[in-house]
Amino acid sequence: MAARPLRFREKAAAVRFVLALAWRADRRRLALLLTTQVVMAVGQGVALLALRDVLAHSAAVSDDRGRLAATLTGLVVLGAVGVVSSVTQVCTGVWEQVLKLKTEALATDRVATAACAVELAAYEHPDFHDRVERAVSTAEQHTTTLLTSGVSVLRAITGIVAVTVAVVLTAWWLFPLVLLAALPSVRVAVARQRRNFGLRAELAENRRMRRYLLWLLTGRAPAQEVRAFDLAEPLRDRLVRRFREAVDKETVFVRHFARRALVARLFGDLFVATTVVVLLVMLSRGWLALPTVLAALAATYLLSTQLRMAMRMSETAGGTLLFVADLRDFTGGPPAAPAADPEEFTTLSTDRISFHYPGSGRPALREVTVELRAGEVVALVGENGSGKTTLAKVLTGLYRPDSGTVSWNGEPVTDPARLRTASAIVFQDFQRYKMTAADNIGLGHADGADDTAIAAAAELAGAAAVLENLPRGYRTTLSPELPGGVDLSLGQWQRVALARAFFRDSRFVVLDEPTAALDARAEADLFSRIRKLYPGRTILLISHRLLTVRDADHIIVLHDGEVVEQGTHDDLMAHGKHYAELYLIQAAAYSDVPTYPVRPGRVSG
Ligand SMILES: Nc1ncnc2c1ncn2[C@@H]1O[C@H](COP(=O)(O)OP(=O)(O)OP(=O)(O)O)[C@@H](O)[C@H]1O
Repeated sequence: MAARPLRFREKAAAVRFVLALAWRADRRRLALLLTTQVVMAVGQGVALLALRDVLAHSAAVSDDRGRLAATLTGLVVLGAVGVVSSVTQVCTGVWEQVLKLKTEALATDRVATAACAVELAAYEHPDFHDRVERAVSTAEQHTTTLLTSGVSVLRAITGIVAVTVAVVLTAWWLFPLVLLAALPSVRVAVARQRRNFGLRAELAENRRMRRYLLWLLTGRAPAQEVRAFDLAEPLRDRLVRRFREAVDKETVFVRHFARRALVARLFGDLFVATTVVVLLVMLSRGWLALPTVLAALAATYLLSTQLRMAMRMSETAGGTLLFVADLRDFTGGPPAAPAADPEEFTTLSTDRISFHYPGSGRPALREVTVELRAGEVVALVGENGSGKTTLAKVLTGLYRPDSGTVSWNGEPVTDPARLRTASAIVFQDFQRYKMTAADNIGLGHADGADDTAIAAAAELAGAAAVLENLPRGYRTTLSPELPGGVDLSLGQWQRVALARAFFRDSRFVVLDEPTAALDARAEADLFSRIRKLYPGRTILLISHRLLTVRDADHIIVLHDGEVVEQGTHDDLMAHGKHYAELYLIQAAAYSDVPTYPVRPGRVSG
């Protein structure tokens, strides 16, 4: 977010953005709302002139009956204006409320669309998280605040214009006086707005951390660890400290501007009081007639109230402009391309790709060159942190390499979305959606969920028996936090994640530690049937359990971000280096024969 105040052009663009959103959300109510603001404001000016004329007329009529009739007519006119204004206010209140809700829904949808169109790597930047958080809260609050305060500003401004016309027709010289009375408050409002921009940006990280700490203290997922490790106290301490920091800064800000606003207000009131005294003096000297003085007093009151309201509302609107401009920027990127149909491939390869995570000095992948052929089961092995998951994410289009190319059938891929469409991936830290079992399996499928296909995918993943026996079968919500919801064991969840990958008809399937939580029988079953389960598809299997990947067509060994070996199990065992060492360490654990070390010293490449 820009720390500087916005230029006029940027402010206008932000206002246009909100108006366009509201227009798209509900054009009929927006039009009604804007029109009534203008009509009501004009009505005020008309009522003022009517008041002056009624007073003048009743003063001019000599007999009592005539004076009474004129006064009554005036009162009826004013009463009618009052009734129409009350009814209109109630109606506009309803229109405004509905329009706000619809605009908020549309703005939030824009944020979600924009966030999902951003590449995964953006999530590694703290700035991006700040932007998303700001965009979400702007969509929820500031957009509608700008809309409602903008409507009030419009009403106040048209009111000022209407009353000014009435003033000019009554006592024109009052206008500059009232304007001067408002000037100090305008200056304070502008200064406050500017400082507010800076303060929000300063406190963005603080707010994000507070939300995170609060989630740790109240969320279901962290609840068990917070209790097991007695973390409540230290976490609460941190939360309190963060709050104190925010409250201190906000208090300094509020106090400083309250003082300045008070001085400005007293100055303005003094000016208005002086104007009133001048009017009374003019009346006593006979320079002005009583009706004119009364109308002028009413106009002074109305004008200064309208000016104050315009100022307050434009301060509120102004305070939101920077956020809205930021939101406009966030949602203004090119729309995500519609998902193309998955394409067939014969080879998926990388040529000397390197990748490093933002903020990390060490590359996670270095000059990696691999080739996967259609229909193969390829295993990716290596120690923790060797780059397996990162390589899988590059191959599935979730990350763009810093250098080197990923090729599809030998042709370099420029749009990673093409890779994403063709892939299904079961992550190590897969998602557990707080939705029904059917949704957890079929949600990602463009054609929508087909019950038979969902059941078939669950069957293949070994999840069918568990899911069928849930209270509402596949319609059971998988979250005990929701009514009627239940939880699954970690292994059962993993089967659901596998079913999700089965359901997605992709040519390329990545299974990242797919059996970490499965029991021995389920694991052995998955690996022995993997080719049957994914017929004709290419599978990249990441696993630390080397005994289970020995049947893979091709094994790629990563070490510290580099490919150090590749080949079949037999090739690599014969090579007797990195893979063989890791394999024999594990094999030894299941055997009485001490087979490790293969040879003295460390091997690589
Ligand atoms: N989001 C991230 N930001 C910064 N560095 C990261 C991030 N994710 C991974 N890394 C680093 O990149 C390197 C490769 O990580 P990666 O997750 O690809 O390893 P891995 O081989 O899959 O490990 P494991 O076997 O533990 O799953 C590691 O050094 C890791 O610390």
